[in-house]
Amino acid sequence: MNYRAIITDIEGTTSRISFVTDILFPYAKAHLPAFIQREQQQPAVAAELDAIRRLLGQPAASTDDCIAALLDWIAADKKLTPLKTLQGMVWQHGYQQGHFQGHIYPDAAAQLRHWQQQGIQLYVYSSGSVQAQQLLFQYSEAGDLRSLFSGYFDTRIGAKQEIASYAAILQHLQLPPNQVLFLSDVPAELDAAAKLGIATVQLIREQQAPSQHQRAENFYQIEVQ
Ligand SMILES: CSCCC(=O)C(=O)COP(=O)(O)O
Ligand SMILES: [Mg+2]
Repeated sequence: MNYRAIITDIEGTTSRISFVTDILFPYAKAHLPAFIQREQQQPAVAAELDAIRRLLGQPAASTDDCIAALLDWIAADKKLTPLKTLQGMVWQHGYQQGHFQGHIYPDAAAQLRHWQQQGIQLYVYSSGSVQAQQLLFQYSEAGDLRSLFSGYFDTRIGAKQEIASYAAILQHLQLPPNQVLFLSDVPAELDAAAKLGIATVQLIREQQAPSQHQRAENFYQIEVQ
């Protein structure tokens, strides 16, 4: 149980689900349409609009069609890379203007600091884009926590319920699976990691349904040594 690396999920694990569902998602819903209309010629935004057209199977979809698809996907909490990428761009403004701060449970902030001091490498794996992850930790209620992390993974490496995503992360980490611990509140994500031999702990912060994975109500209950 001497882990060399810990990978953590965000929503429901380091951070309250309602911060994402009640603050971030409504902010994106309110601001994405105008952001896309304004910035659609910007190469980074244009590339995501093309990715949306590919996902829709509609190469000629208008900007309005793409916006309508994005709003549907927000409502359905789809973890699609173009949506997540564009949400991250919009949230940047919200954080920078002080409209909100990233929620992090105090136990998560304290233990992540402690584990880093113990020499454990810390990584984030979230469906939110890497930009969104970095913003949440930069503008967190506990201050700028970005220096805690050695790396960030998002849906570009694969979906969180796919075994192949964890294989690709292990490849990046260059570590055997039994030296890596993955923290998440979602059993299907933990199942995928565990199939490769990665150690798992399920966070039961709120109403999450328990699974066969080892469980913790907060980060203080997680044993790493
Ligand atoms: C990175 S903050 C935004 C969270 C988000 O968009 C999301 O979909 C949460 O997914 P997670 O994999 O962290 O549960
Ligand atoms: Mg989660």
